[in-house]
Amino acid sequence: MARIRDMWQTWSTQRAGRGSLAEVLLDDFPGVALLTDAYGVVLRVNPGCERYCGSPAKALIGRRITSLDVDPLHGDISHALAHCVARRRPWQGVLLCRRADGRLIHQDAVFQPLASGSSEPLRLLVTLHDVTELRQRALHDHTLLERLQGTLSRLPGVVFQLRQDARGRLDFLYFSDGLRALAGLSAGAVMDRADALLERVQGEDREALVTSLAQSAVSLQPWELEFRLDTPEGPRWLEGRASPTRRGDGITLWDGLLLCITSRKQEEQRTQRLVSTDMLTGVLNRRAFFDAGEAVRARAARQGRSVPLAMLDLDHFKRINDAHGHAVGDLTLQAFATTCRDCLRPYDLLARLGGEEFVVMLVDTLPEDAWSVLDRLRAEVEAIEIEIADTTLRITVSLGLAVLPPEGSLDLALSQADQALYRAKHEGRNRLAGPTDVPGVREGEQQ
Ligand SMILES: Nc1nc2c(ncn2[C@@H]2O[C@H](COP(=O)(O)OP(=O)(O)OP(=O)(O)O)[C@@H](O)[C@H]2O)c(=O)[nH]1
Repeated sequence: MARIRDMWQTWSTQRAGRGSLAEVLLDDFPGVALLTDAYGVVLRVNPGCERYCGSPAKALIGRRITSLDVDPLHGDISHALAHCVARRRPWQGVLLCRRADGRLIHQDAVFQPLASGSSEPLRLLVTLHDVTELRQRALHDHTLLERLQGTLSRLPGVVFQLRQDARGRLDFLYFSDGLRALAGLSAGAVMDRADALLERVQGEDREALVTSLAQSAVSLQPWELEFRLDTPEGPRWLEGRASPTRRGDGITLWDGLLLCITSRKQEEQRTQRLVSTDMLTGVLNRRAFFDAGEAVRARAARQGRSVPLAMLDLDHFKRINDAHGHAVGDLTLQAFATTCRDCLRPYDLLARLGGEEFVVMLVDTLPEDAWSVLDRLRAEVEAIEIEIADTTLRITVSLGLAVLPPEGSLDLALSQADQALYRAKHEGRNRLAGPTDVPGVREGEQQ
């Protein structure tokens, strides 16, 4: 308490003879400060004011402060004065002023009415801070930012920043324009809740997305993924690429780009279909069968399951060609393939290995069930009627069944199926022959 009293005494002694509190504040103020009456006539200025105005203090005393304004009559200083006098409340704003040397500067200004008794006249303490340079820099930054935003909005994709906190929670900090056009979602909605976007990523792709981001966060390797997103306009393929950085506080940030690659994907899929499809019948071709068949074999091997497969060969097909011409032969092959396809489940493999020879791989089917599936197929083929000119053409097929065991090879199983097919042909055609030594698979009675 004694210490505060000492300080007060020291300050009062120093202040003594230096005028009112406002005047002392004015002198001590490190920037530009002026004291005016209620009409804006300058009563006193501080030393900083001379530097700012470029003219001696005495040149300002007695002049109206509005003379500093580029528009002395109707400029902001007039408004500030009127505001302070009418409302007895401070005014703050940026003024455009002219220095004595003619240079224009922007001033961050505060007009503070000084509390006075009813007998004392109103005075205003005006403090000014030159913000010309700051403003120029801000304008420059603003121009740069606008240019950058223009460039970002013209990019063929959406730029984003994604953050993962130390507990693994994801949130988007930034999206450039175009997210709505790309994903049918507003940037605001996704920045509020990252799940709004993640929930739209299709099933298995979502798992891949979460896993790949987690791997990128651990390894700090770039993140890259192609994934499908449900949008109001239907599913779209997006490609995401981003570079991760780790901050000191454990937060991982990705700066990246999302691109729509739907048309590229469709083109790829079309090309893939072309190279994997038999042009005449639309079923898989030989190469695609071996690729897909190998994948089915590997999956079944992991699950310890056997896969039944069969070779199919149209009976006496040469006769059709010879009797009715190659075009009718082609038509017959197409009708046969369509019937087979309709008889099988969508995920069973059906391929044309060449000529009138086909192969079927029954995915997720027990060997003991294969016989009835294939014999039904045989019967459906027998029921095909192909109308040509004034005749109705009928066909039959012979089938050779084999079972690919979990550790077996696809080639070996195919050659066993081929041998069974040979037997079916020799035993009279329009029949199914199969192994006699595999438990659960018995040659059944046919026809
Ligand atoms: N129309 C048509 N015929 C084809 C095509 N590919 C192969 N062929 C014909 O299919 C016939 C197959 O004849 P073969 O191998 O003797 O067999 P098959 O006449 O069916 O006799 P089996 O198999 O013993 O019942 C040949 O005449 C080939 O020219 C094709 O894409 N279109």
